[in-house]
Amino acid sequence: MSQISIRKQDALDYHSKGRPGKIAVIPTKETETQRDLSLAYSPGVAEPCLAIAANREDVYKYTAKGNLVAVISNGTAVLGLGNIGAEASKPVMEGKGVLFKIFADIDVFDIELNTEDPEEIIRTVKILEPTFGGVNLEDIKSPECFEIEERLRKDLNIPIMHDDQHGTAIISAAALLNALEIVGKRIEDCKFTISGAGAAALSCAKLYLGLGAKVENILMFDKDGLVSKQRTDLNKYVQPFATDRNDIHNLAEAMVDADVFLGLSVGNIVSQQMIKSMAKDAIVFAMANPTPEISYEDAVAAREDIIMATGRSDYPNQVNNVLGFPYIFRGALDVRATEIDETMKLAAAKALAELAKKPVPDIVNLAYNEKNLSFGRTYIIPKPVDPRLITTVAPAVARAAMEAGLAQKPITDWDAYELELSKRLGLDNQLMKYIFNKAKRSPKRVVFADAENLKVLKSVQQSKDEGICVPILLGDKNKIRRIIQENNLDLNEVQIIDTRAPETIERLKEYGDIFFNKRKRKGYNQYEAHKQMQVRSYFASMMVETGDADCVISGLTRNYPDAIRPALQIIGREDGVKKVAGMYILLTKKGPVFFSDTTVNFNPTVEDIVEITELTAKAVERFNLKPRIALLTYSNFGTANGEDAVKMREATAILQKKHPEMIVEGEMQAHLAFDNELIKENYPFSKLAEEGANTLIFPNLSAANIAYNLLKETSDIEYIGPILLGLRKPVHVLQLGSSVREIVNMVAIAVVEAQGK
Ligand SMILES: NC(=O)C1=CN([C@@H]2O[C@H](COP(=O)(O)OP(=O)(O)OC[C@H]3O[C@@H](n4cnc5c(N)ncnc54)[C@H](OP(=O)(O)O)[C@@H]3O)[C@@H](O)[C@H]2O)C=CC1
Ligand SMILES: CC(=O)C(=O)O
Ligand SMILES: [Mg+2]
Repeated sequence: MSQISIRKQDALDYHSKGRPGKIAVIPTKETETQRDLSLAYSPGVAEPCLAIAANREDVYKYTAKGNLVAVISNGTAVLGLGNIGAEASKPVMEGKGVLFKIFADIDVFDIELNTEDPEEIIRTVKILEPTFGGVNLEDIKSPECFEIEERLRKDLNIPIMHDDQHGTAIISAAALLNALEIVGKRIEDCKFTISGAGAAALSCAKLYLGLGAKVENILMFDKDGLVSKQRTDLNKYVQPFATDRNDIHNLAEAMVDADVFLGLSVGNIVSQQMIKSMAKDAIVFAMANPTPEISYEDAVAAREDIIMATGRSDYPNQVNNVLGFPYIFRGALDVRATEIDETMKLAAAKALAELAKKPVPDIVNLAYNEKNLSFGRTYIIPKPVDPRLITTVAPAVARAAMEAGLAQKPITDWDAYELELSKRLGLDNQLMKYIFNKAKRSPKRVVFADAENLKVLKSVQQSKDEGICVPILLGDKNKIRRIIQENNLDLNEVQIIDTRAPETIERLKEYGDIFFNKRKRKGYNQYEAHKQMQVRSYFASMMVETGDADCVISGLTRNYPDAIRPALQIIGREDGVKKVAGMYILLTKKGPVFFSDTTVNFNPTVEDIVEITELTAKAVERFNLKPRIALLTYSNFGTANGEDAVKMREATAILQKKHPEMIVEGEMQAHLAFDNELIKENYPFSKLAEEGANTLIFPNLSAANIAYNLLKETSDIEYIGPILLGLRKPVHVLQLGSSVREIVNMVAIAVVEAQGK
């Protein structure tokens, strides 16, 4: 189980750093020239305006409407925090925008309305209809939310859904059906105790009735206690759930012998005793956010036969509407559905329930630090990071909309639709997800050679929070402790080693002896060898060499060749490797691109290029990717005969002969390497004709260094590196100016490498 502790200050900093908030608007068309601007705005913009005026449907053709959802709240029932106002709900609504985008590539404007008057909300949303392809109502309290949604559904011609009602009902129904299957109970026979009688609880209860639950088997509670026929304060939405039982006076009594507990109210209102009093194989969904009705730990400690779920991401069985809304809207928008009806919701629930029974992809196991997630008590519903959700749930919803006659733009080619959906997820951040997840699975001891630096210590904090490493800090203890304290870092438990302190003398002597043995005929006398060990980068490498640590992060430096000397002298190269090399990963929208050699060899020979390519290919494979390699220069397959052109041509020939299975091509220009259509047309024999390159080998250090620096400085592509290739054990030297995020990325890379050693 992965547990990430979130500190209050971290959450505040996350939202305030850089550009405040979590979202921005990005233009999707070119806007560079005077002509571009004349097209984007006046006079060119008049043309699509006139086209839409003549045919209103063309708004989908010429504007962003078809992929734009309004997330609308008035802040009256924000998570389980209650009525905290429109402004205070904005972080949640922006967050929802982020989830819509990353899970389903849907754009969102979040809209927070300063009113509690349903009529005002209804009128406002109605007049917003021209802007949006869909509307997600969020965190609007009951009972007002029911009428607002009902009226808008009737009046609007675009899909609308109050997610706290239906999203929650859909996800929890899927989880419930699976949980019941596991314990072998029929929904018709189950006794339900429900805490909460608001938007989420009522909608869930209604859907369960549709699935076969009996209303006489439901006991529901609101703030004032049991929802019973004796009460006169119940609104028309709650009344159908009022019980005529008069032997129940409180939640504790209602929990006795209940088969299912559903919590959609507030945190910490259920005791372990109550859980113990439930029927055999109790199903407990404590879904209040962020604090559940009973904590996961307390509930599972109360009894072994429980199936326990919460709305949180840090425990098994996250029953949260994030599993639904991105894909429900994706499917609805893609067929231009006029509404989201009951059949579409049921289709989503069924698709989710079925997906949980299928074998779980590795990336999901890795994300949760699990070896073998499989359908069962702690896995009743798919995980939100499951990349199959979009290709499973969205088509199911789209199909249901078509069958219900609600689709204005039916899908005809389902294979093409699935492909389009998986492309939407983007490839740029998948690699880092994979690397972090892999690192988390088996965290390694990372020694930070320059720990007296705030940026490094912040990276240590983040790496520790992510659970990717066990840090060891080298430096002056007092200085490090002071920085930790001044910056409120939670690193007091982390081991600090001061290479100059008396308590390190023994170890220095031991390391000095080893080093002297290695270098006594290579220019070091005994005194110098021992003295050298006080230098932290040497000490750090020796820790890894002796097995006292697994990898080194050192630097921040400009002089790379000097900085890797300790590693070369102490750890040395892998067997059979003559040259080490450095690689950068650029995380582009088309996927990761690997650059090599970017840091070590000034002017490699043909043999060096062959070796650099082999090392790079191995490194790319370690990230579970098939390297598709281009050897770059200014010439394409013999069009020029300068020194570099010939060098890269010869290296390609050697590599192709030596490794017939390797996808390696050259010599070629950089633009050609990415354009497989152009290759296919002009050089159909090439191994890159089917798919362009993802790994670029440069003819010399100047070219490589200039290329990645230009890209770094002129685009906002994230990069990772330099990753040192060819050493027996992982040592990485940071570049001057590396950010905290870049350092943390390097830590993850180092840990993954150490796992393979
Ligand atoms: N996991 C998930 O995906 C989701 C979780 N939720 C969670 O569900 C909860 C409710 O949300 P929502 O339905 O939108 O909000 P509402 O404001 O519509 O409903 C809240 C309900 O909880 C009741 N309640 C409050 N305090 C207590 C208490 N001490 N005992 C019993 N009932 C109580 C309220 O009673 P009264 O009617 O008397 O005021 C009301 O019926 C929140 O914690 C929210 O985070 C919501 C949606 C999705
Ligand atoms: C998840 C959600 O929508 C809520 O807690 O309100
Ligand atoms: Mg909500």
